[in-house]
Amino acid sequence: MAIQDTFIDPAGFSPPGKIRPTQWLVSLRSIEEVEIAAKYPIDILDLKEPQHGPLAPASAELWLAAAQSVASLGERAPKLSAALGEPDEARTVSGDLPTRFDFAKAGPSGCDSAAKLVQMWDDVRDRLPATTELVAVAYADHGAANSLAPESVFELAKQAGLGRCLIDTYSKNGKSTLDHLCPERLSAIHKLASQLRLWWALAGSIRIGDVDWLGQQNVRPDCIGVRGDICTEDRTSPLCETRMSLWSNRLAKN
Ligand SMILES: O=C[C@H](O)COP(=O)(O)O
Repeated sequence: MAIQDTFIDPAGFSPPGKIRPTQWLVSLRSIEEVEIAAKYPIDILDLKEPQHGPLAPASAELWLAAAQSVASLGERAPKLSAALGEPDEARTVSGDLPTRFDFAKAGPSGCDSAAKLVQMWDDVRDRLPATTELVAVAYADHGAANSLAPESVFELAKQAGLGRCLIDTYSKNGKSTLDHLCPERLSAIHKLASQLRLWWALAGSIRIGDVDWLGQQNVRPDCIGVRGDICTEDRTSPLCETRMSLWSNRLAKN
């Protein structure tokens, strides 16, 4: 899958017409997993605790250990991201995030109006380290989360000065983002992100076989986020290195 439009890249905006590969985000829950993941060409290591919810935070101790581990990799260090939980928890824990983290994301559940969502983003941004970029999260099953539809989240993110959005699922019940959002809608969201010059990531029970299908549907996210599909069983089970190699080979072809 090649990105041929003009998008933001991690360092800023790509020049028009530049083709670049889809980035790969992997969610991790322990320092052992961070060390395994460091062997693969992962763009973003995302710390979260899958047992406690879709975007539950890892412990502050793990944040610190991951920051130290990634710093030791020098120039080949991937970016670091942290899930902060849903709004109340995100407001509480965001002040503890080490400055080494490039990105943080807060779940929007319960933010059923533009005012509530923007207020939550403002509160969290006020507490995060100045160098950590807040990523707007939209849930594909937003009705279950009592939050706004992805299109509204993307528009509001742009207005609020956020440059990145991630779509995930609130319910981790086997239904993927692709079950909740039809191809036409995902393609329209891709176009919207392009028009707004937003970097966007697609997550939510995405399987490796979905990568080809997405390209065929003209859905070309800047980044694909995975957890369940690189585990031995469900998303709370250990990492499966065979599956990580499959993903890494598949994304290398993009
Ligand atoms: O941010 C990405 C998520 O952790 C994806 O998790 P999942 O593939 O298990 O839905």
